[in-house]
Amino acid sequence: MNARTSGDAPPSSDSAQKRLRNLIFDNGGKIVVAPGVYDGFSARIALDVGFDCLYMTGAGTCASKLGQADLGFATLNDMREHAEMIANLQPSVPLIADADTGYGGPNMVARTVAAYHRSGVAALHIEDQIQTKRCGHLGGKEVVDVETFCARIRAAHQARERVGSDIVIVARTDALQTFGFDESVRRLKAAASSGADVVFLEGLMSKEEGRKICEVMCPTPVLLNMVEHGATPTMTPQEAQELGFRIIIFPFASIAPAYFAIRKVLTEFKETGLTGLQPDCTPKMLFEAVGLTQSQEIDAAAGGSLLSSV
Ligand SMILES: C[C@](O)(C(=O)O)[C@H](CC(=O)O)C(=O)O
Repeated sequence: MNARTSGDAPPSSDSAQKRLRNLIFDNGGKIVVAPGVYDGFSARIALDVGFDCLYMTGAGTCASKLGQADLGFATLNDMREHAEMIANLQPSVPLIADADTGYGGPNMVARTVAAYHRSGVAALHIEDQIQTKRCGHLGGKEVVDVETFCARIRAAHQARERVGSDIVIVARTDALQTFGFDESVRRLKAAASSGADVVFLEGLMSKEEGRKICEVMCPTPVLLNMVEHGATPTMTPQEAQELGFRIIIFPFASIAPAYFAIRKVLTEFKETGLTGLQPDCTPKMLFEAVGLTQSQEIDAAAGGSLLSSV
């Protein structure tokens, strides 16, 4: 188990926000790599593997928490609760969390930012889709006008100032599909002027477009959404860094392999009556993955004895 998941002193949520700011703005141009996690289990595994930033996918949250597709089912409460649990498993590791449209008008966006801040989230992204949003890599998307988008971002920025937070505000536009590159740039520039720290062009379609968006938005950092087999060609973090990106998220890095692994075993189980799980897959091994040792240490330190042998 990675030492960082076994109980080192958790700094305040502010320090995760500051750490992320340092990683983005003051790390010699090295790209921040964040694997997508969709629940506590996948987050624990990503922490144990040693990532220094995580991404909470909204699509994965909809799928795992609600059993629904990424079509705007998740409310602020669904998302905030999920983000709080993930962000606090290892508070020193910053969590970038999806915040969809901000869940309403300026007051709701402000509430979202304050709630994410209090929950220990280090960064959130807010987009310009209509409330009944969908995954950015599906067809038929609709976006609000640029003024409404800017009001969302301004409300986010002002809320951050009001609560004294360092949370990183990422402005995402989904306008590329319908309105093209120039309109997307106009929106992201307006969002940056309205207080966004980072911008995100959803569904970009070529590496050239990637290079161009980083150039035209410079010095504002740009995030790359690396949805494999979606609209965007697959890139490694190194390639993305060379194009000028400062953050790369891989939303499906955990949920896609989980889908195939679970389906394979359940199919075998249905056919044979046996799961075929490997012998080292004991209950204890699984609980170790979600902090068994740490819980034993906490219990023992408090004078408990019930967990000394499990
Ligand atoms: C990044 C994203 O918002 C997410 O929820 O992870 C999704 C991913 C997806 O559904 O393909 C998005 O790109 O809209």
